[in-house]
Amino acid sequence: MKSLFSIAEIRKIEHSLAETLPPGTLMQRAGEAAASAARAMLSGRKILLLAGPGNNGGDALEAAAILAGPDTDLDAEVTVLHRPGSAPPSPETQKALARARASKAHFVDALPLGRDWSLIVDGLFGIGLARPIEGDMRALVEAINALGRPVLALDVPSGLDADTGAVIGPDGVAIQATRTITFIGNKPGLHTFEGRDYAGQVQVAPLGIDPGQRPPAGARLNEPALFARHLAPRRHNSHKGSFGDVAVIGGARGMAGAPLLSARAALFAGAGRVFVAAIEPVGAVDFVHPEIMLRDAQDFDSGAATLVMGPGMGDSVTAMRVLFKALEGKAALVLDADALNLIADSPDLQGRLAQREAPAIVTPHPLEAARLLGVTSAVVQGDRLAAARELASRLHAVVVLKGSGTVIADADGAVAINPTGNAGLATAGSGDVLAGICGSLLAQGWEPREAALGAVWVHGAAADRLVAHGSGPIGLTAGELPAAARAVLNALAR
Ligand SMILES: NC(=O)C1=CN([C@@H]2O[C@H](COP(=O)(O)OP(=O)(O)OC[C@H]3O[C@@H](n4cnc5c(N)ncnc54)[C@H](OP(=O)(O)O)[C@@H]3O)[C@@H](O)[C@H]2O)[C@@H](O)CC1
Ligand SMILES: Nc1ncnc2c1ncn2[C@@H]1O[C@H](COP(=O)(O)OP(=O)(O)O)[C@@H](O)[C@H]1O
Ligand SMILES: [K+]
Repeated sequence: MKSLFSIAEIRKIEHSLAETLPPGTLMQRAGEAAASAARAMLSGRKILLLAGPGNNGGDALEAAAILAGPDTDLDAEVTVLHRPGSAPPSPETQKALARARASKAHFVDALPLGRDWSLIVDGLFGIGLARPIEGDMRALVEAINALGRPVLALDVPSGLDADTGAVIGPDGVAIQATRTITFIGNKPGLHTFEGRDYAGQVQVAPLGIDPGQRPPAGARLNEPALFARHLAPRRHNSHKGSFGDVAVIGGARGMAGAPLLSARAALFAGAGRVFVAAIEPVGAVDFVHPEIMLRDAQDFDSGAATLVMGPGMGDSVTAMRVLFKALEGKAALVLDADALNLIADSPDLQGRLAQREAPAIVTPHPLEAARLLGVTSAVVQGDRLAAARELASRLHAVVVLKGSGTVIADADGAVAINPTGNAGLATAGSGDVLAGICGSLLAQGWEPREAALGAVWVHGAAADRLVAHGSGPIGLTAGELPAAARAVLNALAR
C-alpha cells in the first residue's frame, strides 16, 4: 500500500515509537539510510553535507559520521557545513554532532568556493520548517541551487512543505534535489504541485518500522491495484452494447475540436458507442473517426449514455439548458471545463449536483476548482489535497483536481495523488482527453472512484509512453494521447 503520511501523522508515529525505542535510534537509522543513499548516488570523491539547526541537521551529521567514520571503506572527502540555531540542538543531534566531529569529516562555516562537489546532501530543514527560509540560509539555498550539482535531500527538500508540495512562503526558496530519501513513510508534498520538481526521485526509508505498525495514512499514491478489478479480459461473447454509450456534450462555435478529442478518447478507452452532441454542429461526420456519431445538442436524446459535459461547451443559453437537463436526469456524469464554470456561477446548479443519486466525476483544473470554491487558484494550489477534499464533500462527487500530481478525492474523504504523467500534458486539449477516458470507463461499468483513478493513471501513463518514444514532452499533442492510452489500458488488462 503506497501510503502518504501528513506531517502530523509522522509526528504521531514518532511519538509512539519514542516510548519503545532507545533515544536516538531513529536518527541513527536515518543517518545510515542517508549514508547508503549517498554512496549509491556518488560518482566522484567530494561530498558536501549541509546540516541545519534541527533534527534534519542531526540526520546529516549522523550520515557524515558514517561516511567519514573509522569503519568506512569510502575513499571520499567529506565536508560538513553546519548551521546551528540559536536554541540548543536536541540531545540526539548533539550526539550526532559529536560523532561527526570525531570522524574524518572536515567542518566549514561557509560554502567553500570553486569546489566541484560530486554530491551535496541537504539536511538543512525537514518537516520542522514552519516559516520561509530567509537571510543567510536563503543565500545558501540559492547558492546550492545555482551550482547545479546532484543533490540528495534528507526527508524533504529544505523549504518544501511536505504536506502540500508548496515552497513555504511568502517569497520562500527550496533546495532543488535530484533525489529525496524520506523517512518512516512517504509524504504527499513530494508528489504534487511544486513537490515533483523539487524532490526529484523519491525513495522511502522506513527506518525499520514495519508498515503494519503504522496507523492508516490519510492519503495514498494512485496505482493500478486500486482499479485492477475492472481490468478483466473481455469475454468472447460480448457486443458493443456490453461496453456502454458515451455522449460528449460541448463544442460551441470555434470549439468543435474539444468534444471530438473527448469522444476519440472515449472510443479508444473502449466504450461501445460514442456520440458528440454539439452546441453548434459543424458537420455530419468526423472523417478521421467516422465511428463517432455527430448530433445536435438541442434535440439530442442521450438515452442511457454516460454524459461527458463541458469540453468547448461555452456559456450560451443552449449550454445552460443542456446542463440543467443533465443534472435533472439520472445519467452518470463527467463534468469538465465550461460545465464547471456554469456550475460555479450558480448555487442552484451546485445544489442540484450535490443532491443527485447517479455517479458524477468532476475534473477541474486549479482555476476551475478555485471558481467552484470561491477562492483564488493560489489558495487551491497552496493545499491541493484540502481543496479536492472540500470540493468532493460539497459537490458529493468524485473530484479530479488536475495539474502536476493530480489529486483524486471522493465524498468520503479518501484522497490519492497520481504519480504518472509529465509536463508534455501541459498542452491544449489534454484535459478533454482525460474527461473522455473518465466517461468511457464509467460507461463500461467502473465505479466512479475507480473510473477516476484509472482514467488519471492511464492518461498520465499514455503521456509517459509517448515521451519514452520521443514524442514529447516538447510538442506532445492531445490528439496523440487516445491511441497511447489504448495501448496502456490493453497492457494493463493483459
Ligand atoms: N519524525 C521522526 O520520527 C524522525 C525525524 N527525523 C528528522 O527530524 C526532522 C524534523 O526535525 P525537527 O523537528 O527538529 O525540524 P527540522 O526540520 O530539522 O527544522 C527545525 C529547526 O529549524 C529551525 N527553523 C525552522 N524554520 C526556520 C527558518 N525559516 N530559518 C531558520 N531556522 C528555522 C527551528 O528552530 P526554531 O523554529 O525554534 O527557530 C529548528 O531548529 C525530520 O524532517 C527528519 O529529518 C529523523 O531523525 C528520523 C525520525
Ligand atoms: N506539468 C504537468 N504534469 C502532469 N500533468 C499535467 C501537467 N500539466 C498538465 N497536466 C495534465 O494535463 C491535463 C490538462 O487539462 P486542462 O488544464 O483541462 O487542459 P485543456 O482544457 O487544455 O484540455 C490535466 O489532466 C492535467 O493534470
Ligand atoms: K532536507
